Amino acid sequence: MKSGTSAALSPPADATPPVRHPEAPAPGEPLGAHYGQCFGCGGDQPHGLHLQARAGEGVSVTAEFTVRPAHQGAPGLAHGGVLASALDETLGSLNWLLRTIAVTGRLETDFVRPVPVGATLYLSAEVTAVAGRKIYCTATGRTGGPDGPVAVRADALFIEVKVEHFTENGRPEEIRAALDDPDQVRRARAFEVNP
Ligand SMILES: CCCCC/C=C\C/C=C\C/C=C\C/C=C\CCCC(=O)SCCNC(=O)CCNC(=O)[C@H](O)C(C)(C)COP(=O)(O)OP(=O)(O)OC[C@H]1O[C@@H](n2cnc3c(N)ncnc32)[C@H](O)[C@@H]1OP(=O)(O)O
Repeated sequence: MKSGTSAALSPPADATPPVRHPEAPAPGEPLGAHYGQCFGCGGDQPHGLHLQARAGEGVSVTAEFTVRPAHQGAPGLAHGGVLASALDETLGSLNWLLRTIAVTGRLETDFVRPVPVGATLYLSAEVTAVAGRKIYCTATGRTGGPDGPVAVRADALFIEVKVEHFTENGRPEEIRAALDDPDQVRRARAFEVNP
């Protein structure tokens, strides 16, 4: 069964096409990290994937992630959970283009081909539909180049949340540090609708 075939990932009849925010970064522009300590994209996170995403056309992004020895499951091969994280992070970066804060509610992943250590995964993702707080999106990861064979793919449902989702649920130490960091506050504002 292909990913995204479950009813939860089928947009309802009243879903609409996604709308690129007028102030979204231009196609080709790097999106940067949403949080320096993020496992997916953070530059200050030594154990992270250091995934770098760029805005695409419409509500789409591309990203690259190179598999390092720390990401192994089987000898010489990427761990599936790490690959799912790379897909999740790429899908999460679509929020920059909607300027909506949203978290993953559901992520369905197909592992199509093994991905060796040293390989670069060329990721691309797009939002397919929006229904209220629900954001439907899809992603692929290819090896060998942006047009190489698909190694992994995922479909996901992101749910829009308020900033309180983080401030009320995150560990107070990290929340305090984030609120005290002007750069972090600016990045969080970049997600707000009608700031
Ligand atoms: C200055 C300090 C600021 C700090 C913030 C800093 C930066 C902020 C910027 C960006 C950060 C944003 C995100 C992080 C980015 C990237 C990382 C990659 C993405 C992730 O890794 S993120 C982590 C993993 N993620 C979670 O940690 C979520 C845990 N979870 C929950 O927190 C709740 O579960 C929640 C909020 C998801 C929903 O809860 P809720 O109470 O708000 O809403 P509710 O349940 O009513 O759902 C509403 C409608 O969605 C449908 N729905 C919900 N869940 C569904 C599911 N699983 N399957 C199918 N449908 C589902 C319902 O069926 C209903 O549908 P309907 O409206 O039709 O009835």
